[in-house]
Amino acid sequence: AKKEKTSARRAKQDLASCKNLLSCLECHEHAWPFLLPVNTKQFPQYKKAIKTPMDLSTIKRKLQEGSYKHKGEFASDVRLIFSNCEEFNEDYSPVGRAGHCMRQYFEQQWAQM
Ligand SMILES: Cn1cc(C(=O)NCCCNC(=O)c2ccc(F)cc2)ccc1=O
Repeated sequence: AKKEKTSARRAKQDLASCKNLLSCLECHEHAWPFLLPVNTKQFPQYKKAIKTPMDLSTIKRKLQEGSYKHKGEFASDVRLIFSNCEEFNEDYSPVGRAGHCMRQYFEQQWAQM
């Protein structure tokens, strides 16, 4: 019973850390391309090009719904945002540069979790 308690407590702490880190990502000045799903009416080719779209609002919903069983799954979805971004955008485009900047910020914060 003791072992389960510590792991349940750690799971709660991990969830709180993921929610906190997500808030930091959302209020980052270069988060604007990633706040909402890419608008496929504005970018019709996106649907064909990117098989698994991901964005910060979707991650927020998944956190709230308890969809992540381990904090590593949360990190995988965040990294999916940035790999999708690299696939669809030139490195030196505004969105491409925002993606590189946000990825670097995320990995720095993640390493300290
Ligand atoms: C990830 N990705 C994003 C875009 C993209 O252009 N995305 C939105 C631009 C328009 N949205 C805004 O400017 C905005 C959104 C929310 C907000 F709070 C403030 C500004 C294009 C290709 C791509 O791969």
